[in-house]
Formats: sequence, structure tokens, C-alpha cells
Amino acid sequence: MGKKAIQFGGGNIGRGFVAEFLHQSGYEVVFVDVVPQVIESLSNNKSYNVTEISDEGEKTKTITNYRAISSKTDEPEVVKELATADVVTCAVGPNVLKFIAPVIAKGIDAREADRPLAVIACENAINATDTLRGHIEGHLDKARLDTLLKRARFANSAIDRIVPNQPANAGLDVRIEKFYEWVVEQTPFGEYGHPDISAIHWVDHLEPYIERKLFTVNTGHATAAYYGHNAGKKTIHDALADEKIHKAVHDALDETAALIIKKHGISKEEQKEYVDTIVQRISNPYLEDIVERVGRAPLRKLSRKERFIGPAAQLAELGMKYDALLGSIDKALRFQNVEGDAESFELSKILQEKSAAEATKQLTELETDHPLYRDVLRLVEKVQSEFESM
Ligand SMILES: NC(=O)c1ccc[n+]([C@@H]2O[C@H](COP(=O)([O-])OP(=O)(O)OC[C@H]3O[C@@H](n4cnc5c(N)ncnc54)[C@H](O)[C@@H]3O)[C@@H](O)[C@H]2O)c1
Ligand SMILES: O=P(O)(O)OC[C@@H](O)[C@@H](O)[C@H](O)[C@H](O)CO
Repeated sequence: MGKKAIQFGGGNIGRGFVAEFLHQSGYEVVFVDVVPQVIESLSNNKSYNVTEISDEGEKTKTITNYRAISSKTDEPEVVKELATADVVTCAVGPNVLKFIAPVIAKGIDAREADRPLAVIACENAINATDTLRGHIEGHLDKARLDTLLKRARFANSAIDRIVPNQPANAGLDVRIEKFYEWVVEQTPFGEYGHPDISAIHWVDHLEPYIERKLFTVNTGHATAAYYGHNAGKKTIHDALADEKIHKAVHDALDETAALIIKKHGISKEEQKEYVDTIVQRISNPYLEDIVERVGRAPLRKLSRKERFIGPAAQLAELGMKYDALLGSIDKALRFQNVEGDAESFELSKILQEKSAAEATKQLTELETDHPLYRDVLRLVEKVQSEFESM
């Protein structure tokens, strides 16, 4: 039997990145999603195109050898597929991990194969696979938990490739940047060895890679998005063409660079090169990446371990500078009532209904004696009073 991978999420990254490389490595891909149109479209079309766009032009690859199943209507089928698969990946959003865990748990419990299922969550979050594993363990057969690692191995990953929202008439095709990086822990696979997926850079310690990615690509990206949204810009490219926003992004990345260099022993020169590449990537005019996509889900982005509070808290603990990150947090707090973004409405509600202290606690989970707390509290107070007087 050939190799089989189950991919939860037939969205931008699912189709445009994860499935592309699973396909390239010889896997049959079974997409699992909950949106009927996604399932229908994948089931009715035997191929789709992934087009890389850069200033060197366009390059198209055709993806085939996939199927699609709805976990909403065909859960038993999903369980069967998981029981006989080699790999399960997901790109559904960090807040959705708890919803896909029960069916994955059933699939793991049903396994009789010699090799364990490789579980790799491909989300923008620190240790997303560990989070998924926590949810899965809550649904597994308790009596067999001690032998779980015979049936599944869990590896964290860092995934980097910009996939903007696709045009409404694009169907399954995905337009995507050329650059990609997919880094995954190899130690969890132990004696079995890691699965054979050609695009993956396997490492023993993921933290430097995931922190560098989240606190550079995503901190810079989100800074451009929130400043851009505030200034009425349409795309990240437009935002970065504005001198003030360009400087705000560089200033924020100077601060996260200082943390990454100190914490992970990456050289100043290497980090500068990385930052320059990132700013160039997110400025890509061909991507037409809108600020609303990049700023989406502000509650998640303002949370404790995420792209702003995460590095700012660590810098504050080290007595290092984080003023520019406060500027990004200030703009993020203003990403309110954005059409199509439920969290932006919730953010507005929290800031209207809660005291500054309650809102700061709920949004950031910062401890009141944390060295960053007072600065964020002041920003929350400022945004609340400005919005009140509007
Ligand atoms: N787009 C990017 O540039 C990019 C890059 C790197 C990482 N990521 C990360 O990848 C993840 C997905 O992002 P995206 O841009 O592909 O989003 P997306 O909205 O395009 O895709 C998400 C998909 O998940 C599906 N889904 C939702 N709930 C589900 C469920 N319970 N079961 C199965 N499928 C479900 C949705 O229907 C959708 O098809 C996020 O964590 C994001 O941070 C995105
Ligand atoms: O996906 P999010 O919402 O965590 O962040 C939005 C973008 O910054 C993100 O999708 C980037 O495009 C991606 O992380 C690039 O690798």
C-alpha cells in the first residue's frame, strides 16, 4: 500500500503548502474539512494548481492524488482513514485544534499498524502539536494511554510561507509566495525514524526556529497590518510603502532581534539577514495580502505567548527595550469591529465592558506583578478613553 497522509483543513495553507509537499513526497492526501463547499470542490476536481509568484515570474505545480472527507457528516470514514494513515497534519487555526482532537483520538485508538501515526500540527503557534496532543489525550481510551506512543508520535513544527486570501473565482487553485520553510522536531519519532517528507528540515530543538519565525515574520507582519489598518491601507505592501509604518516594523523587529540573538545565540549578522529577507517577503507586491487577513483574530494575536506579548514579556524580564512592540500592541488594540472577523468585535466588547485591569488580564494573561503589565495596562486605558470619546 502507498503512503497516506490525512490533512485537516483544505484552506490556503492546507492546499497551498502542506498538501503540495506531501504530494511531492509521494503521499496520497486525504483532506478533512467541515465546510461542504470545500469537500465538494475537492471531490469534484481531480487536480488543482499551486502557483508560486515572485519578481522572477510565476511557476505552477499541479496537485493530484487526493480525496476529501467531511468530519461533520462522515466521521466514521475519517476514523478509518486515520487508523491506516502514516501521517496526520493540520492547518485549521490554533483555536480549532480542540475541535479536531476527538476524531483524531478515535483514529489513534483504532490503529493496529506496526508504525505509529506521525502527528504534526502546522499552525502559527508555539508548540501547537503539544496543544493538540493535550486535547487528543482527553479523548483517548484511558486504559491504553501508557501505550499511546506505539500508536502515535507527536512532533511540533514551525511553518512559514505566505498564502494570501485567494480571489473569489480561484476555485481550488492557490497563488502563493515562492519562499517556504517547514521545520519539525525529529526526536519524537525515536527508533521509528521521521516520516519521509522532502520539504521538511528536521531538527532536535525547535524553540529557536519557532520563536525566530513567530517573533520576526509574524511580529513584523502583524505590526504592518495593524498600523496599516489604522492608516486606511489596503495591503501589507501598501502599508510598508509608508515610511512611518516601514520604520515601525523595523523598530519592532530590532527589539525581537535583540531577544532572539541573546536567547538563541544566533549571530547579529544572521538575524539581520533573516529580518531583511522577511521585510522583503512581506512587502511582495504580487501577493496582494490584505491587512484584514494578516491582522485577523486580534485576541489570539494579543495573547500571552503570541507575537507581541510573547517577545515583549521576555524583553521586559531581561530589562531590555520593548517600546516599539508597545506601539504594535497599541495599534492591535484598535483593530476593532472589522467585518468578517469575530474576534475584532469581541475585542471591542471587552474594551467597552471591562475595566482596564480586567481587560488587560483577559487579553494578555499578564500577571499584575509582571514588568510588562503596567505598560500594557496604560495602553488599554488610553485606547479605552480614546474610543469612549469617539
Ligand atoms: N496563510 C498563511 O500565510 C499561513 C502561513 C503559515 C501558517 N499559517 C497557519 O495555518 C493555519 C491555517 O491558515 P490558513 O491561512 O490556511 O486558513 P484558512 O482559513 O484558509 O484554512 C483553514 C481551513 O480549516 C478548515 N477548518 C475549520 N474548522 C475545521 C475543523 N473543525 N475540521 C477540519 N477543518 C476545519 C476551514 O474550513 C478552512 O478550510 C493557521 O494556523 C495559520 O496561522 C498560515
Ligand atoms: O496566520 P496568522 O493569523 O497567525 O497570521 C497572519 C499572517 O502573519 C500569517 O498567516 C503569515 O502569512 C504566515 O505566518 C507566513 O508564514
